[in-house]
Amino acid sequence: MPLIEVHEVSHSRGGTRVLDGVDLTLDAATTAVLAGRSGSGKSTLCHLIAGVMTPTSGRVQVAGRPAQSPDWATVSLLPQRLALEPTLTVAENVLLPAGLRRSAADPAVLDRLGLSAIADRPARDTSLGEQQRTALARALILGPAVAVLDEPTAHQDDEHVQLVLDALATAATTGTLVLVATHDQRVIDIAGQVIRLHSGRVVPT
Ligand SMILES: Nc1ncnc2c1ncn2[C@@H]1O[C@H](COP(=O)(O)OP(=O)(O)OP(=O)(O)O)[C@@H](O)[C@H]1O
Repeated sequence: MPLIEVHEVSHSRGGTRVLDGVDLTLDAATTAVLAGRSGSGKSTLCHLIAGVMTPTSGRVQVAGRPAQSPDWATVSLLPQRLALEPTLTVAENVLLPAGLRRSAADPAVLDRLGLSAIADRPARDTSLGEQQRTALARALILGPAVAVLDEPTAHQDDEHVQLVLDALATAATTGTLVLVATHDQRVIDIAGQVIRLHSGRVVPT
């Protein structure tokens, strides 16, 4: 059973077709990169796979179920705009998916992403890079089948890019399919698979 199955997906936003007949099947726990120019449709495809948007036409399935069934342990999302709860602490934000499911979670990811020292600080009182790593830790906390990460290195310096790359590699080796939308060559260099989008279409390789 494929972990991600995107079948003949087209999607329009504001009357403009931004994805056009996308087919994509990913079936291994690896790091897969979604690359392409700004505006090529990467974030839109991320949102469809994470189930927070429904395609205009076509079908998106994750782990054999419609992507729209919200289950953070099946598919999680690091959105570009992060969507943290600003008054909750860093640790509370990271552990939120576990709390909502009443399931146990291993907080080691806080340490792995350099967040331990600020774990008890409200998210609103942290830097943008720290907030992005908090949202990344939240996406990885349940060890989901699929983690969809939109530009996870966008606000990181070189040292923290390395922490992010290590966290992605750890997630992939522990059974998560990590799908990363990025322009960052350092992420592309560690990818097991690269999918290129151009004007809303997958470029044949
Ligand atoms: N709400 C919207 N209404 C109309 N058009 C939109 C809307 N949101 C996005 N678009 C358009 O959809 C296209 C794809 O956007 P998307 O954010 O998916 O691209 P992207 O590849 O992720 O870009 P970037 O690398 O800059 O984040 C762009 O042309 C964008 O202008």
